[in-house]
Amino acid sequence: MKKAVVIVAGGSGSRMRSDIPKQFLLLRGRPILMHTIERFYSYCRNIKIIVVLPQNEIERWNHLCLDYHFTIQHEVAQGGDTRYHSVKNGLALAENGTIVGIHDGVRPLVSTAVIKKCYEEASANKAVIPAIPAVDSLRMVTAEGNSAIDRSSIRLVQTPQVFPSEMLTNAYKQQYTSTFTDDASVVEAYGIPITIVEGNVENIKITNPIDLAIADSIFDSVI
Ligand SMILES: Nc1ccn([C@@H]2O[C@H](COP(=O)(O)OP(=O)(O)OP(=O)(O)O)[C@@H](O)[C@H]2O)c(=O)n1
Ligand SMILES: C[C@](O)(CO)[C@H](O)COP(=O)(O)O
Repeated sequence: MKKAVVIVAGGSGSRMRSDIPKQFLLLRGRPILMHTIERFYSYCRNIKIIVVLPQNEIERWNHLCLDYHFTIQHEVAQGGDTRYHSVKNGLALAENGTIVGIHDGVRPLVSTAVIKKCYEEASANKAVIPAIPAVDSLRMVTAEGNSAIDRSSIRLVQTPQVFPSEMLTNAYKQQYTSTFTDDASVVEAYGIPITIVEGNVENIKITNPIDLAIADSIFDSVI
C-alpha cells in the first residue's frame, strides 16, 4: 500500500528560546528537520513526504534546502495555530487509500525499525503509536496534595503515529479541543482503539536547550 508522512514543523519552539525555530537549529552540522526527513526517506524511497512549516518560515526553509544541497522531494503545507491545525493542513495533501504517518519535525532520532513497525501494523487497519515505559517514579498532583501512581500502567508517547488515511482524515473532522495533544487522542475521541508498539528511547522530542546536547551525544547510536 502507498505510504505518506506528514512531518509537522509548524511550531515556533518557544521553550527552546532560540533566535530561529528549533526545527532549523543545527544537529551535527545540519538543520534538525533535514535529519528527520532523511529518517523517513531511508525507510522508504517512495514515501510521499509532506512538511508543515510556519508560513513566515517557508522562505527560510527554501534557502536552507539550497544552502545544504537538500534534494529529497517533499511538499510543503502551511502551519496552523496548534499542532492539531498544522496536522490538518498537512493531511489535506495526503491521498486517500494510503497509510499516513504523522511525525514531529523535532524527533530526528526515530529508528528505522520503529518507523517500519508502525507502518506495518497500521497496514492491518489499525491506529498505531510508538511508546516507551516510564523509568522515573510518578506522582499525581492535585489541589489537595499529591500521591504516587502506578508507573507500570504508564507509557510515554512518541511519533510517528500511523493510520489508514481515511480513518485519520475522518477523525480530524472533529471539532478541536485542547485535549487533542497528539493524533492518537484525536483518533481515540473518534472511537478507534489505539495500538501501542515499542518506541526507541533515543526518539526524544527536542524541546528544551539541553535536548540538543543529548541528541548530539546519542546521535551515533541511531544513525
Ligand atoms: N502550531 C504548531 C505547533 C507545533 N507544531 C509542531 O509539532 C511538533 C511538536 O511540538 P513542540 O515540540 O511543542 O514544538 P513547538 O510548538 O514549536 O515548541 P514550544 O511548545 O516550545 O513552542 C514540533 O515539530 C512543532 O513544530 C506544529 O507543526 N504546529
Ligand atoms: C505528539 C507528541 O510528541 C507525542 O508525545 C506530543 O504530544 C507533542 O506535544 P507538544 O506539547 O506539542 O510538544
